[in-house]
Amino acid sequence: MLWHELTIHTTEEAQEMISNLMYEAGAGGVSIEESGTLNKVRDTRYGELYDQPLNDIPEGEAVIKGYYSESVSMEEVLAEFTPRVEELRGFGINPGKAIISWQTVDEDEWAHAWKQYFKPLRVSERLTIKPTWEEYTPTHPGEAIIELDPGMAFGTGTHPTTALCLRALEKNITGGEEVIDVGTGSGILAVGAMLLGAKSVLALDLDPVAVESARENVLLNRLEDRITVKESDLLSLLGGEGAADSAAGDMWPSARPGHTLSDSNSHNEPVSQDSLGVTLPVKIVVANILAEIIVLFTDDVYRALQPGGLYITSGIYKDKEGLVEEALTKSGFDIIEVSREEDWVAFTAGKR
Ligand SMILES: C[S@@+](CC[C@H](N)C(=O)[O-])C[C@H]1O[C@@H](n2cnc3c(N)ncnc32)[C@H](O)[C@@H]1O
Repeated sequence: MLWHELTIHTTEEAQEMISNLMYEAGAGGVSIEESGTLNKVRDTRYGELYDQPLNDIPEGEAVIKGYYSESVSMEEVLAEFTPRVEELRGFGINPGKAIISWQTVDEDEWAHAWKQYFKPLRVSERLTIKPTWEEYTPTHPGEAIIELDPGMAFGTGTHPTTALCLRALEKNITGGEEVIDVGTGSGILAVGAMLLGAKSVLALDLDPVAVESARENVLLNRLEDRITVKESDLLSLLGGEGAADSAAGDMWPSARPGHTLSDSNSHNEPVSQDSLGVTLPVKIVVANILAEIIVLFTDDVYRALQPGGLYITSGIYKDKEGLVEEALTKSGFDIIEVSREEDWVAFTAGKR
C-alpha cells in the first residue's frame, strides 16, 4: 500500500500544535522525532555501546511526519496545512524554519525503516535489549538479554518510560513474583520481569496488533509457559465488584480515545480467570500507559494487588506527575519512589 508522507522540520515547542494540524488536514497517523530521541538512555547511564548518533536533529528542533492515504490530494492538504503553520507565529508559537516537503512511500518499506536505528541497548544493570536482527554477545556477568522484534507495537526499550519501568522492575523483583503487565505493547516489560526472576506474568493490551507482537516476543524468548498474553484491560479481568462499579464502568471506555482496536474485550465483560497464568491478587502490577489513562484505573490496580504489593507505573509526562500522585494516594497507595528521565516520570507505589 502507498502513503503520502508529509514532513516538516520545526521546533519542539510547536510539535504538538503541528501534529494536530496534520491530523486536522486528514493524516491517518503522525510521527514525531526529536533531537537524539533514540540514543539518550544509552548515552546518559551506561556508556557508549554505539557511538553513532541516531539522528542529527539539532537540540530544540523536531521532525514531524504525517501520513495520508494515497487517495488524498496532497495539493489540497498543503493548501490547508501550510498557512496554518505560519499562523502559529501569530499565537506566539515559533514553528522555526518550518521546511515542508512530501513524498510517496511504500508501507512495507516504511514499516521496516526504523529498524536501522534500533541497536542492542543496555537499559539497566542487568537487562540488555537485543533486536532479533542484530548480533550481540553479552559483555558482563549476569546480563540477561531481551530478544525483541516490536513490529508495529510500542515498546523497543528506547523510550524513557519503558526504561524507567524496567529499572523499577529490576529493583523490586527478588524472585518468584506473579506480575500483571497492563498495556504490554511489544511485551517488553513482561519478558523483562521474567528474566529478572518473576514466576509468571499476565500481559494485557487492548490493541490486537500489540497482542500479536507480544505473543511473538514471548515465543522468541521461549517464555510461552510463563507469560500469558490477553487482549483485555484490567477491569474486564477483575470482573465482579469493579465491573459492576458504575463509576469505573462509565469512565473506562473514554480511557481509550482514538484507539484503533477491535475492542473484542474492552466492554468490561469479565475474562475467565482459569487461564491467566497468575493467581489474583498478585505481587506486582506494572503499567506504562499515558497519565490520563493511568488515573482511571488506580482503584482496579489496588484491588489486583496483595497487601504489600507494588504498582510500578510510567507513561507520565512531567506536567502530569501531580495528577497521578493524587490518584495513587486517593486509591490508598503509599508512594515509595519517583524516578525521572528526560521529561518522563515513573512511580513505584505500595499497597498497605
Ligand atoms: C506506551 S505503550 C507501553 C508498551 C510497553 N509496555 C512499554 O513499556 O514499552 C502503552 C500500551 O498500552 C495499551 N493500552 C492503552 N490503554 C489500555 C488499557 N486501558 N488497558 C490495556 N492496555 C491499554 C496500548 O495499546 C499500548 O500498547
